[in-house]
This record gives sequence, structure tokens and C-alpha cells, in this order.
Amino acid sequence: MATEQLQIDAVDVHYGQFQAVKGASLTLARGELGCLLGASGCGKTSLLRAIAGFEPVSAGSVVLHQRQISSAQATTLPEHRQVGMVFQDFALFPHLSVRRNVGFGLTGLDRKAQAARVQELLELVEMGDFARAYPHELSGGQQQRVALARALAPAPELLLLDEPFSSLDTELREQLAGQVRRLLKQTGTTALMVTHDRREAFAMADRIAVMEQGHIVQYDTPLNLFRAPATPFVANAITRGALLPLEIVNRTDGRDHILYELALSADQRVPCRTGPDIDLAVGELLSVHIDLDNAVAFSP
Ligand SMILES: Nc1ncnc2c1ncn2[C@@H]1O[C@H](COP(=O)(O)OP(=O)(O)OP(=O)(O)O)[C@@H](O)[C@H]1O
Repeated sequence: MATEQLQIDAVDVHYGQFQAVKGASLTLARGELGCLLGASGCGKTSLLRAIAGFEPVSAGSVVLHQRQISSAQATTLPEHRQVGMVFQDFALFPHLSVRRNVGFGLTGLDRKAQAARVQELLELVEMGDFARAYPHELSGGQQQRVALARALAPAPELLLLDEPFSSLDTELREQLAGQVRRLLKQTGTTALMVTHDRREAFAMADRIAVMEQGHIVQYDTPLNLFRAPATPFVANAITRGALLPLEIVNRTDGRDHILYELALSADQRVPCRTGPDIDLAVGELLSVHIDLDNAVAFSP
């Protein structure tokens, strides 16, 4: 019995003779956040559009909440899929207030219930004070939060995000990616995001599908992609530096600090003191940045 919320099985997408997606398979459990990561032209958007129902699949199938919505034989219309979308350019209606933008897809609710749902979603994305504002009065990050509220308002079975942060500056991107992850987890939303930015993918996703020329070359947790990249292509897509795995082998909690013992290898242990907010478990693996300003070099 299928327990997955989203099941993509051996999907092909063609544009005429050209095959943009080749036998792509992945699954997402309910509430799980996935990401399609890869360079420009590798087929990420084509696969996302096929899941949304904007492109037909030429082979394979897409099953959402145990309902087949795409196969070579039949395609459910996008508006009947219970799939929400967030786009790169926010795509808010410029002539509608924030409140009406968010309420737009809420059909079948009476006015009072609709207003309550809109306010609930605006509070969730911390835009409760902006209900009467218009899109042009908001910053890019605020507009994207409204777009997210609008997509989440009808409680879709799946949320698709197409490069949702790419028109924002780098610092805001990572910050928003983290916020959006917390929000999607809080609402138990199942979501699949497209990005070419690995930092964004790592900030957001439980599982990442690395794509290369139409293929999903590896679909795994961020940690496993680091630990066991399937191919050199994946290793390169994930990190351009050397990998230095550290495992937490010991933890001692002080009153205002935590002392960790990190193992670099069986006989190399590194002590590390952090604030009480860095809460890590023994056995956890870390990736670290080396700050060369503080490095000490010894002559051989
Ligand atoms: N409507 C179309 N007609 C013909 N070819 C297309 C069409 N849309 C996309 N392609 C081609 O399919 C391939 C995959 O495109 P797709 O947009 O899925 O890639 P992507 O990984 O999302 O890239 P990007 O990050 O640049 O958006 C590319 O070679 C592209 O030129």
C-alpha cells in the first residue's frame, strides 16, 4: 500500500523530439520537503511543470495522495490537482490588496470563514499588519511571504516552489529559506522546490534530487549527499571544497555553555565550546567551515 504523499515514477517529459526529463522517480512522505537541484537546463522546471499539470508526461506516472494525476494516457487539469504554486516573480495580482490576493483561491467558504482563514495565513507568514497593503508597497521578501500565504490558503496536498527566492538578495534568500522551512513544517505541508542554489536546497530540504541532463542522479538526504555522493558530478554539485566530516562523540552541558568533543578520525579529537543554543546530539555529523583568518600554520 502506498503511504507516500507524492510518488513520481519513471517520468519522461518531451518537447517534440527533445527529451527534457528522463525516467525521473522520487517520492515525498506527507509533510516532507523535497528539492530539485541542478544547473540551468537540466530539466528541473520541466519536471515541476509536469507535476503541476502544465506539461503532459510522455511516460511514467505522478500519483498525489494516492490519486494518479499524470500518465501518458491521462492528465488531470492543474486546477483539479490540489497543488499550490509559488513562482520566482511572486506573481501577486498588482491591483488587489494583500488580503484579497491571499483570499483569491478560497472558493467555497463564506465571507466570515474566508476572512478568518486569510488572517490566519497572514499571521503565519508574519504579515498580519499588511492586510490592506498593495503588492507594490511591499519589499521582495514580504511579497514572497504573501505569495506563500496565498498558495497555502486552500491547504493544498502539495506545494510546488519554482526558484522562489532567486529574485531576492543572497542574505535574504537564506534567511527566508529557513523561515519558509519552519513554516511548512509547522503546517505539515508537503512541498517540492526547484533551485540551482545548493545553499538554498540545504537550508530548505529534507531530501534533495540532484539532476543532470534530464536524469535524477541521486535522491537523498543532504547529509547522505555529503557523506556518500553517488557520482563525482553529485559531489561537485554539493560542494566545491574538500569534505571534512566531524562526528560528535561527547557532550557535557554546563550552565551557560555546552562542551562538545568532535572526532575527526579515530585518534583525533577536537574540543569545542558553544553557547547553550547550539543543541546537537552525540552521533551527529557536522560540516564545518575553516576560517583561514584564525588558522595557524607550522613549518614542517
Ligand atoms: N517549451 C519548451 N520547448 C522546447 N524546449 C524546452 C521548453 N522548455 C524547456 N525546454 C528545454 O528543456 C531543457 C530543460 O529545461 P528546464 O527549463 O526544465 O531546465 P531547468 O533545469 O529548469 O533550467 P533553468 O534553471 O534555467 O530554469 C532545456 O534544454 C530547455 O531548453
